[in-house]
Amino acid sequence: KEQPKFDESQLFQRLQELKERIQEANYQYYGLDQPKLTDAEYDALMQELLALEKAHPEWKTSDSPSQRVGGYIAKEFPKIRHAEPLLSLDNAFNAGDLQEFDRRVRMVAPQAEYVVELKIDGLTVALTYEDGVLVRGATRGDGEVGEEITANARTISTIPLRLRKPLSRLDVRGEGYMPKSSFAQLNQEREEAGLSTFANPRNAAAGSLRQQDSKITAQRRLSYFAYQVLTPEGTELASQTEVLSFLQEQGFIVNPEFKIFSTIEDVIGYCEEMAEKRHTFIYDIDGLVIKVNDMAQQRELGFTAKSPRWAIAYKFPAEQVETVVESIEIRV
Ligand SMILES: NC(=O)c1cc2c(=O)c3cc(F)ccc3oc2nc1N
Repeated sequence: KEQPKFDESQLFQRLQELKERIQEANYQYYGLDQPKLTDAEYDALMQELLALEKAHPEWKTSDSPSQRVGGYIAKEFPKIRHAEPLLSLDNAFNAGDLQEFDRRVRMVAPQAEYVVELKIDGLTVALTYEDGVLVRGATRGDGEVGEEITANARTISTIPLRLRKPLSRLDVRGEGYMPKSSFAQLNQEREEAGLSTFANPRNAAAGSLRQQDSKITAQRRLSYFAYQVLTPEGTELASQTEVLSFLQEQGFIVNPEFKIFSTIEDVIGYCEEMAEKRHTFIYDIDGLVIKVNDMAQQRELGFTAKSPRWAIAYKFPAEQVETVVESIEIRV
């Protein structure tokens, strides 16, 4: 008896459903650490997706979860000019610096409140989406021109390949980083293979993201916290906290430790509290980023040539690492 032939549109429909379910499973698993599917269920969906794309290559799209596994070997990285320059943050090293920052802010925005975010010690990655699909990833470079690392960015499971809404254009900034566990595992593997080890997770993340072979990037278990958008079409966001909610709605992971304060004294208290807690996080942080929350006030404050006047990085004090000085025997 002739097998009933699934008609193409049913198969095509199934393909769309698989892509959505796998993308959602990725978000649950990698982003929220609350997997709803067992590994076996996840693998079955992925196998079905791969089989469907193999049978119908014309249905394979760049936002398909099957495209994450890498396999693109970049010759060298093309240079790419950012839509808007990626500026750097001024640094504050103590309470006095923060009070000075606050004084300058309140000359322009007397009622300012602050959002304080952890300063993830990774590297900035700028992402561009068109019609809701990831089309480009780039490193910061010199702030104006960065390296195009789209294939590598695709391998990071917490970078959505497709937004929840098909916005015609969205530019996102965030920090690519290597969690401490991935870093320890990578260095152990490299040591066993007689390779040089990375000094810290930041260097390991930079090396992994600027890796020519995206298959290797895919094995490095990198992750991404989004923290900024360039004004996306149609959704004027009024504050940094709204930006963070918007990013979460679109499927990005936002670092959950951010807090709002109305006085710099409270900000200073939080900075001191976090300096004590910094080793409890599963990723390296080298300080906090303090931002004026209200977008209109940010625009009033504007920028210097290289930095925003509405944000500052508080850098944790260098830690006194007890160096064991080898006992030196002096023979006289
Ligand atoms: N490493 C970080 O976790 C982090 C970094 C930056 C920036 O570098 C940064 C640079 C700007 F010009 C403006 C805002 C920023 O916000 C930021 N927010 C963060 N959470």
